[in-house]
Amino acid sequence: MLNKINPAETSAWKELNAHFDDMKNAHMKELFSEDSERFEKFSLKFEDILLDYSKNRISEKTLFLLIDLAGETRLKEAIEKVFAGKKINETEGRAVLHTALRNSSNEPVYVDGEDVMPKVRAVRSQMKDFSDKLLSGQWKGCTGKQITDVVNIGIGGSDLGPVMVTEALRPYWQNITPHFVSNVDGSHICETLKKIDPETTLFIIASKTFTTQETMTNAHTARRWFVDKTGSEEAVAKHFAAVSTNQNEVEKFGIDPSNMFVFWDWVGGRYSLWSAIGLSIACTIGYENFSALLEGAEAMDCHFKSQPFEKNMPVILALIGIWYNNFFQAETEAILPYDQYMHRFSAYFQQGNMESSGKSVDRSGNPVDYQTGPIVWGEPGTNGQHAFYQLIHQGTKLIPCDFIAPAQTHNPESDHHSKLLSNFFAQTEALMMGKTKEQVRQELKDAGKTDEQIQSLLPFKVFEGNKPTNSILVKKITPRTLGSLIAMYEHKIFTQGVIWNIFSFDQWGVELGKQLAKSILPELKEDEKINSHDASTNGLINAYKLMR
Ligand SMILES: O=P(O)(O)OC[C@H]1O[C@@](O)(CO)[C@@H](O)[C@@H]1O
Repeated sequence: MLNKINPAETSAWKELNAHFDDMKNAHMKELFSEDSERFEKFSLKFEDILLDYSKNRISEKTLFLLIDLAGETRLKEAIEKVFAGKKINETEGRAVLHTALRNSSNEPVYVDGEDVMPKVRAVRSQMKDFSDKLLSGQWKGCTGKQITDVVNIGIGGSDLGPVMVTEALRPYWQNITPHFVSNVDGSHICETLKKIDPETTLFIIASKTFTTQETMTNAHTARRWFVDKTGSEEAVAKHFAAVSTNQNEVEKFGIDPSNMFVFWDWVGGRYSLWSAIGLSIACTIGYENFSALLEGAEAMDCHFKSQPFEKNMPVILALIGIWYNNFFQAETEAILPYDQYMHRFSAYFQQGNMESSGKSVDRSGNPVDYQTGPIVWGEPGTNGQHAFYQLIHQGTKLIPCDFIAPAQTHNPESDHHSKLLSNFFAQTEALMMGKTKEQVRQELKDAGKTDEQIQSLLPFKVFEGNKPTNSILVKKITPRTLGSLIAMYEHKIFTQGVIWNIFSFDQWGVELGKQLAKSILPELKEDEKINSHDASTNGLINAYKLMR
């Protein structure tokens, strides 16, 4: 469905290779001194979000060639196809329509000739009705008490999105406390069950397939715990809901069909928080705020569809990422939110990026001969400054960083916010400007160091600078702005996948480990030594048997 164009064979790519030789030694300090309009030229505004991409190792020619690359790899056509519901997820034969989940227009969206919007709207109203009843106290548990806690049991895209959004929007929590259980390590569910009262807890089993080993194991543990505590099988209907595409497995688990929220196979797991997978979000912040999250994402969808590439935030971020990944050979990218509430934002986009772009075969089935998805990582600022910024400033790796910060805090009584922002601004300046030998020498002299001391210390205190960053300044992290930010990064991932000529919406790479785990599980229960694997795996399993 999508064109199968090898990006490395485009003329833009070849020109970018030549252009890289001109740019690789250019220092951003010079680029800024040569052009007093650099900030104005290399920044974009979208509603309450400002993207400053001027602290990058790019010139106007760089951008011109990158935009050419987007043109030659038919990005515009790909954008039209994905929004039109074409089955661009070819290896699974599916459309990719998480955008339909936030479509508030009356425009139809067709999948296999059927307008899916009536079903999308029906689930939205089911979610609204359910979350309203829970938050108003109208929904009572088996002993007539109001629900005070919701436990979402899910993993991957059925966990990371709800966790990230409920944490980022903590100031919007109402009278229900969310808990998230994902790991099959029994400690995760056990520690959660210690915190909750079965009579006032609702469990949401969130799983697109409803077959994921971790989720089903935890779901059965929660169900057993609940029935043991309440002595009532019937009460399950009041305390368990399910979110899935797999109605049969939900009914087999014993969840009341009226407490089942469906979504569809054209919603990828790592793009599903906008669907009923977001039920735990709606139950925590209220449906009105969940709806604002959808609206923010939809606004970014319209921006992505309509803006020319040079004014298109997701496209600009995607192209700059390709410039470092494929021409500077940077292997990782950091997302650094200067906002404690956003502490799970980077983790969320680890799955988004690495499960979408961690591919080494192109859309024609041939091994790629260029780099695809980067490793994405990050922690909130300012904590990262005390953990890994040393390497970003003075290490041997080039690590492009996205700095994100809200101008307004939700906690105005704390003047910590201005200190947080001063670091947000200072770090990108320091990374770009660095510190020269002359500056270091003068500083050490002013500190009374002898010439000999200066000479010995100097090499260790110089900062070469020229470390690229994007600065994303948001007026305030609200449901709307968060929705736009998430959609912006989703479309960045889509854009990069189109240009890298890979399939971004399947995830065959997660299957092998699961298959092997299934074959090893029964071996762990036997006492005798095993020799059915390689020497290392045999050795480890047999050693485990002696240790347990
Ligand atoms: O929602 P589910 O079907 O339980 O899948 C959970 C996660 O497992 C995967 O690794 C796919 O198997 C992720 O893509 C997905 O988000």
